[in-house]
Amino acid sequence: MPRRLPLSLTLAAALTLGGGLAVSGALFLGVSHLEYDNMALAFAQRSDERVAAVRQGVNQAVEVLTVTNQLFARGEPVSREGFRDFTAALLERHRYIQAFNFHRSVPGEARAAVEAELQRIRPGTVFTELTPAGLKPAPIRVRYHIVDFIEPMAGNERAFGLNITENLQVMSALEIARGEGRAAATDLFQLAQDPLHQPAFQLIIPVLDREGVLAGDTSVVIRGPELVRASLASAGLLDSRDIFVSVYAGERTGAEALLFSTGDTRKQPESWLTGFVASVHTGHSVDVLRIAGKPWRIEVAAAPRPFLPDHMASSALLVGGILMTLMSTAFVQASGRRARKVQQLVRQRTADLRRTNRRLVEDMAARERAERALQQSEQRFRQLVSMSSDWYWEQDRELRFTMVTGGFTEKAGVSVESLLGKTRWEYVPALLESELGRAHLAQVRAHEPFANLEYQVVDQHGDTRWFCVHGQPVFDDGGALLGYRGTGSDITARKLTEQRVHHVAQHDVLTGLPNRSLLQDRLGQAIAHANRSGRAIWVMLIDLDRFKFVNDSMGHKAGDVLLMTVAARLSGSLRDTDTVARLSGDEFVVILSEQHDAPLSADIVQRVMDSVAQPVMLGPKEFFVTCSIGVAVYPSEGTPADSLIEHADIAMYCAKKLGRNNFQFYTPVMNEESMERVRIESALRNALERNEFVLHYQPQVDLKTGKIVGMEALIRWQHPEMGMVPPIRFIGIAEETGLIVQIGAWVMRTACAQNKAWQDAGLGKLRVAVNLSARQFGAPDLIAGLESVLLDTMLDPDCLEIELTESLFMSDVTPAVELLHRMKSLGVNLSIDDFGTGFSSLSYLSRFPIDVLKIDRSFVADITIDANDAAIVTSIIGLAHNLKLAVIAEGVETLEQLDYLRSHGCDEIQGYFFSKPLPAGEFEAMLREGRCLPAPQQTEPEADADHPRVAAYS
Ligand SMILES: Nc1nc2c(ncn2[C@@H]2O[C@@H]3COP(=O)(O)O[C@H]4[C@@H](O)[C@H](n5cnc6c(=O)[nH]c(N)nc65)O[C@@H]4COP(=O)(O)O[C@H]3[C@H]2O)c(=O)[nH]1
Repeated sequence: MPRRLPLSLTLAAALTLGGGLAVSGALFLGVSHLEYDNMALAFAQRSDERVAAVRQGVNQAVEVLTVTNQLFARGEPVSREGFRDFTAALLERHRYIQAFNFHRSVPGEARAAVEAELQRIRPGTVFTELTPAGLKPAPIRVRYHIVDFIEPMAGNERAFGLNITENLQVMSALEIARGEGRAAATDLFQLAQDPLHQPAFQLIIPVLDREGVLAGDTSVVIRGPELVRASLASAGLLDSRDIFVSVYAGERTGAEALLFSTGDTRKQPESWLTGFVASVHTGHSVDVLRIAGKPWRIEVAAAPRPFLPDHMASSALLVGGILMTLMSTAFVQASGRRARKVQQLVRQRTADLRRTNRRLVEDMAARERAERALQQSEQRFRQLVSMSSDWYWEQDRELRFTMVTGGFTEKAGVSVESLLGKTRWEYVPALLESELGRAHLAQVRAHEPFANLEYQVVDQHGDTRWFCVHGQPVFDDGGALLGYRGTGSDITARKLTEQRVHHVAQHDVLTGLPNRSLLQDRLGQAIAHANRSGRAIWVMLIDLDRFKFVNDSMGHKAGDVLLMTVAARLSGSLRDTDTVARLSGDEFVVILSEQHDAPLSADIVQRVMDSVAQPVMLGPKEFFVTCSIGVAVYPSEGTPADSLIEHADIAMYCAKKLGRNNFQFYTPVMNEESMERVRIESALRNALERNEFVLHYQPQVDLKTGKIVGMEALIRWQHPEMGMVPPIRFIGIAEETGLIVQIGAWVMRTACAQNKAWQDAGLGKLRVAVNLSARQFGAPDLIAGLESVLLDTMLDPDCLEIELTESLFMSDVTPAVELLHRMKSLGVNLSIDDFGTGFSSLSYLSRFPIDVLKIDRSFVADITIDANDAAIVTSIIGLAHNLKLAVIAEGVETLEQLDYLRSHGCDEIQGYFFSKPLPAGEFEAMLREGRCLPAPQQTEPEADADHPRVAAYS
């Protein structure tokens, strides 16, 4: 970590700054030094020039004096005019010369002569001397040294004749000049005649005569400042403003010695400021010249000038260096900062990395734990999946299988390879043909979960299987679908069970035909199809004739065989597209749909009837079964779709009424009959209370005596609106509704009471026969009711005959036998009604306590024209008698029938031939009338002595 300095300067930046400044400063100093050297050199040159110029000026003055001296030193007389001319040119050239002098050495004795001579030149001239009090005539001296020649005279008149022997400066200089043989200078003096009072000096060169005796001297009086000025000016050095020159007469400075100065040349003490910024004297030189033996101090000083012009290079270097330094410092600082930031960032990142690393380590550990847990979970899952009946699958985002595990091949019978890479509907194309499959497709396209999707597949053995699958969509963190995964199971077994259950629920267990529930579905479909196609459908309701008889007489198993046989025949006689259903009991329904190539016709119905009418082997016996068929057509007027079966039932009912083995198409009229049936049913419920029933009695006549021996009580219903309703119209309904039990009880009680009344009235000990319906026979209080009636009416039980049909006791023999014995124990007679119409085992006749067989009128009807019927009747009579039973034939309408029966040993007859059923009053009247059969025309057969009733007849 770099050290930090104040102001946030990095060490590198500080070093850069310090180093840069130091280098810049060093360079600056070095270059400055060079600059100073240059300046000093330049200054020295310029100083030397000025010193040389002064020296040159002085030398010229000396030279002028020397020339002038030589004028006198030749020893030849010098005229004053010649001197004037000679000096005039020089004065003109050297204007700093105040005067040219010739000092003549004059012995004291020659004073007067010389004065006289001088006075000629200038009157009044005497020898003078300069005293503190001014110019005075010279006192008497041994020798005088006077100004003899002086040019120019003008302005210098007072010096003319001046004695200078007392002027020590001049005399001293003269001595030096004489001693050194060259010009000598005096010290400075104040020039009296100069109005400016400039300092001046004299140059003196002695003039010796031929003998070498001092004859005098020549001198020039020089105005010092002007000499210097003229010297510098002639060298062109006077106008320089940047350099000052001061000339002192003497070695020392001071105002009294100052001859000339162009400016202050005194050296100032230097400071860094003056030195670097505004140097006052960047150059200063002092030269001491020997001017005619006298020292002159010449100081040259450069004028103060700004620092920069002379130090451009160093300054530029300094500024550049500083700038470079600053820039470098800034760069280094910036780099340092950046480096710091980078370092900070690196530290931060490093710390982050460490944290991340720690987290990673923790995550790794957690992940390892999670992975272990996951592996364990997966292991458990795999074990679970392998143990369960399910398999696990995954699909990609294209919904193609990427994985199927869990023993799929073993469980599903389908190889995994055949599934991978395919979508579900690619594998099972039929899926999209179903509503469920399309719904599933919509679900997965909407990325929704799905469950319990069931579909069929064909496994690798070609068997059909059922799968049930559940699926969940899988999304990534961004919510994009990654695919699906889920489970599946083989539900074939369940499906088969369901199908079986469904089949059972919709099919008749016995025949395998559709039951009422499925029939409704099929009918709905057929109606929908008819509505769409405009083609008709027929609904046939098929009811087996006399099935009840078969069932009752031959047992349920025979009945079942019959039903199965009929079912197979019905199915076999129709197309596969037609529906055959078992509605209930012996009722079947057929739905025929018209095809475009096969219009429906009555031939189909006839074909169905014919197929049913084939003989059936029931055990060892062959049985002929017929059926009655009602047909309802859709569409047809008056037949709404939901009434088809009902209308077919009505039509079947009509067919039944028409004599069975028949078919009828429904017509609205039939419906009216059906409606009437409904009316009857509702009215029947109140008939007893309203006392609307009456009994008619049909006499039963003994064929031997021709006398009435009994009567059958036959119920009549006197309805206030419908009028007299025959039993054929309501007994069946009363049986169906159970009302027959109450009605039968009323009949029993009324018939017994009536019989007792007639007996009490002396009309004979008649026997009254009362029909007992199957419902009554099965009623729990049957015996008690009979006892109660007999007790209440006090009728002799022997005078009561109970008519039973074969079907009552043929179905379940044991309880029937017991019940019959209990009835018989009451003392009543038991008769089997409609004997011969059923198909029961005759063996029961020996086991049952039966008294009478009643031959059904259907056999009697054709007894004289149909040999079969006649044979049956004869057989029944023979059978009865063999079993010691009496036999009575009903429905005897003609004398021929009567005769036949009588001739074949029938005991009694009942029928219109003798009398129709009569109201009680009419019957009583007939009794009272004593009406009998006409006498027999042939020999009667012998009576059976073993049977009392038969014996009695005989
Ligand atoms: N063609 C023709 N018919 C003849 C002749 N002689 C008698 N009959 C009719 O034959 C039926 C005899 O009664 P069933 O066979 O027991 O048949 C009866 C019986 O099964 C039932 N029935 C009548 N009354 C009762 C009743 O009180 N209780 C029960 N359970 N059934 C009854 O109604 C059926 C019909 O009774 P009915 O209409 O009264 O009809 C009676 C009677 O009028 C004849 O010479 N020719």
